[in-house]
Amino acid sequence: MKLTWPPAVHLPLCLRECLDGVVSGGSRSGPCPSAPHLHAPFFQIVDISVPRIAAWNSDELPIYEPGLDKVVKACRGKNLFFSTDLDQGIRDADIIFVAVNTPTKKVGLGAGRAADLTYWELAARRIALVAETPKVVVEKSTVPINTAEAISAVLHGAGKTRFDILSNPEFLAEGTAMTDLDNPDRVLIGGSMSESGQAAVAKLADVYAHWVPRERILTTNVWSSELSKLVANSFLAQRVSSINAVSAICEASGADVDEVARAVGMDSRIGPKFLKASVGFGGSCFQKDILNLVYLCQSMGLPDVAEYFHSVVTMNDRQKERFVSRIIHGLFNTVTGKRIALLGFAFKKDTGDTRESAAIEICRRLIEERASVCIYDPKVEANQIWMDLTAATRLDRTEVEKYVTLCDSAYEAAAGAHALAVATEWDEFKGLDYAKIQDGMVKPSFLFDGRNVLDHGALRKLGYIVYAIGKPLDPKLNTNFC
Ligand SMILES: NC(=O)C1=CN([C@@H]2O[C@H](COP(=O)(O)OP(=O)(O)OC[C@H]3O[C@@H](n4cnc5c(N)ncnc54)[C@H](O)[C@@H]3O)[C@@H](O)[C@H]2O)C=CC1
Ligand SMILES: O=C(O)[C@H]1O[C@H](OP(=O)(O)OP(=O)(O)OC[C@H]2O[C@@H](n3ccc(=O)[nH]c3=O)[C@H](O)[C@@H]2O)[C@H](O)[C@@H](O)[C@@H]1O
Repeated sequence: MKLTWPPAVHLPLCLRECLDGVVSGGSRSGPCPSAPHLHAPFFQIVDISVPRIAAWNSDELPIYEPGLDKVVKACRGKNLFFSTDLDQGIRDADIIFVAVNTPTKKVGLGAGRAADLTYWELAARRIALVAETPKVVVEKSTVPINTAEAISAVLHGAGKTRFDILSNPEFLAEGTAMTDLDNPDRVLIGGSMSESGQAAVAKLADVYAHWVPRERILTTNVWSSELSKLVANSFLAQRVSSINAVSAICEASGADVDEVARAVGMDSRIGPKFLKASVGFGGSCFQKDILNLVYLCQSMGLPDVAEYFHSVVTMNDRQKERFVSRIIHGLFNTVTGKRIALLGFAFKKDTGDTRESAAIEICRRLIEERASVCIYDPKVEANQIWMDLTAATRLDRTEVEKYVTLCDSAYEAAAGAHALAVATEWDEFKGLDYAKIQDGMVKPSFLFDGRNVLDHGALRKLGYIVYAIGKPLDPKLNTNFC
């Protein structure tokens, strides 16, 4: 069997199959190109992006994800292939995973909220044009409810064969993608109740059953599956916004957010995960998917439900602004000309992804205040940072460079700084020599821990004035702001 079209980050789903060397239960196993005598499943990743495919075929993979490198190297050229030949990939496949990007619409109807399904429709039209034999087409991208129906209309309207459309949302998180895929809480498959729809559901379930226990493979109707993905991300983001809202109460009251999270999370009905207060959630999906849900609610005449979910994004925006305000007011109400070392730029640790990273907004605000920002991140590419900051500030690169310097280490970023600000919880920040760093800083030296990952007591003993999210305020910190 040949599976086509998962995007970069979903790749391990298929790879796991390759590693196990399992022949999946597909109706048409294909001969493996490198070993035609083997009727084993093989996986063709096809993408319109020539540079991305070139990177997948090189030693420098286009994304950083712990463990992914090893798996790609073990399987590439054996039963895993990367290509820009979309048509061949479509023709040969039994099951086609479509996992193209579905960003928030920038213009037109629903701009700023609705999902942009342009890439999905283009992919579907290509499949319809090229496919000559029946295909199972799997929605891997996160899409609004009813997308399967629309895609079915496109495929059957323009195509010359039968298509069964399934919803199979992806729940992995970046940074832990490999373990999430190895051991998912559940796999969700939504399909039509027709005979061929149910056969398609069974076919895909058989693929997963090679490594996922059957009781964790959940089948539903298509709409429930599509909606569940948006709801799951909204609930997760809601927990982060809830604990961040609590962090503001803690700072105003003297309570400690980590203590509160622990006490609350020990209630088995609430649970301990996703209760880490932070500078605000980022990533390509939380905000996009909530806004998508908000748009759906508005379109369905449910404005109060829309408003309820939208408050999760509003709270997240406020948390980022609150952090920046703490820096500005802490540094005696001005950061103009002051050097701030920003530790971390990725939206979370163990990824080089910066999409919607809180660091971008923090930098934008600091640039607005004419601070000098020195950024260090162990995995984010310099070009990515320049692209993010020029887009966020709407300044050209030369203007941004007046305020921003990119550094090769935390020590370089911190040299001569008035303040350190931790935006990403990279493990290496816990092991830095903060005494040495402080020696080279302007006094008093400030540290703003946007992730609560450092030992604040030890830092205070070294002489830092420390602000940490949702922790009792340092009496030496200027809090003179509304
Ligand atoms: N990144 C993640 O961790 C997760 C992403 N998702 C969902 O998966 C989808 C993809 O997300 P990412 O991989 O992050 O996006 P991405 O933007 O990194 O990758 C999408 C890929 O699709 C390719 N593409 C676009 N149009 C195409 C077409 N017509 N034919 C062939 N290839 C085409 C692009 O060149 C790009 O390489 C989104 O809907 C997202 O919400 C879901 C769960 C996790
Ligand atoms: O649809 C998606 O793209 C994915 O979105 C999230 O995964 P991801 O965005 O990769 O990473 P998360 O671990 O969820 O973190 C998201 C953001 O929330 C922040 N966060 C998370 C947890 C927490 O307790 N506190 C907190 O601030 C993280 O630092 C990060 O900025 C979901 O966790 C995945 O299940 C989902 O598949």
